Amino acid sequence: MIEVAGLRKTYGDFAAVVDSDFSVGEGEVFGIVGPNGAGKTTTLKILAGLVEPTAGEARVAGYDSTEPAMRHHLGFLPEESPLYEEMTATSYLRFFADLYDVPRPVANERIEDALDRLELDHRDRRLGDVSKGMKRKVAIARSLVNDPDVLVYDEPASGLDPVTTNSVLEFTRELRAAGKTVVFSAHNLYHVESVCDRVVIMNEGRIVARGTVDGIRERHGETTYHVYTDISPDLEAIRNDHDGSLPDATVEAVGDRFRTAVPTIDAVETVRGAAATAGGAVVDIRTREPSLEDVFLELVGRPMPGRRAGDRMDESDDATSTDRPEGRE
Ligand SMILES: Nc1ncnc2c1ncn2[C@@H]1O[C@H](COP(=O)(O)OP(=O)(O)OP(=O)(O)O)[C@@H](O)[C@H]1O
Repeated sequence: MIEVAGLRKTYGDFAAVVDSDFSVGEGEVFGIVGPNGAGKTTTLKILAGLVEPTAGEARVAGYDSTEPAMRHHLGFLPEESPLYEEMTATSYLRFFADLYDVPRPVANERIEDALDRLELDHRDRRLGDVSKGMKRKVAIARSLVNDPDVLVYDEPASGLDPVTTNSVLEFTRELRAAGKTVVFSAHNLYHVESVCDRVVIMNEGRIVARGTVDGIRERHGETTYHVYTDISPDLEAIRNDHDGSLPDATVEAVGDRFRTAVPTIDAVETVRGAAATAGGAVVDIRTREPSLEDVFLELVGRPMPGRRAGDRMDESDDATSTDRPEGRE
């Protein structure tokens, strides 16, 4: 449904998108993730026919994205979507349906259906007086008035509260169930994780990783082993014993135990030996899969927006959901 090949967009000397290639199949939800300035909006605007590529091509529903006929198949949600504040949600959406020459009865049904599915209240309130979340939902409903095959959404859930975010993400799943193709951008991998079939991670105009979220995590992240002991293993002594060859390991006190994080099974055994030598023992071993935050940090070289390096969403002082007992993977 979407084919992007050799896509490039430059502004003077500056390249906003560099040699981008990807394709999105019918009924697929595809995420474009990356930090500020990565080139997400530029890519989406090219798909929507609002920006002309400097090189390469983007095909949407069989049309080159620069062909006006493509727009009949496309619904676009811009990052900022100012609405006509004096109109109500219903009158605003009817107005757009008229622009697309959608017959009134069809438009009314479509609009009601979209607003129901988006759980939009206050349909007859002036848009200037409704919440940010409602405005975003009206803008999403607007993208559907022409019943497009392809939806291109720029940061659909950005700045929304968790309940509204969930409702928007759930709606995206419904669009897929209805056979629509959806491409959306997000700063935040957590937004795409639960919804997207595949994602690309962009950084400085380039795609730096692609695939399913799990696939990306497997390819670009590394498993860490957490070895819990009843004494603190002396890492310096271990390193000296092994010619300094023990890979990076850190020890942290966790309650009355000590957690040594190491990257390999061999290193787990080294820690086990060190604990035994010191008269202690290993009491638990857990594997910790890389979080998406880890992968993002690794690929992009900085934490996801709003997070600080070293913050962990998924790790507390003790075993966590991603911290799995050995042998149960
Ligand atoms: N019209 C323009 N003229 C010059 N530079 C531009 C133009 N549009 C975008 N850029 C630059 O291209 C780069 C990519 O911008 P883009 O908006 O595509 O990034 P983004 O990934 O969507 O970022 P954000 O998450 O902040 O929206 C940025 O450095 C931006 O300043």
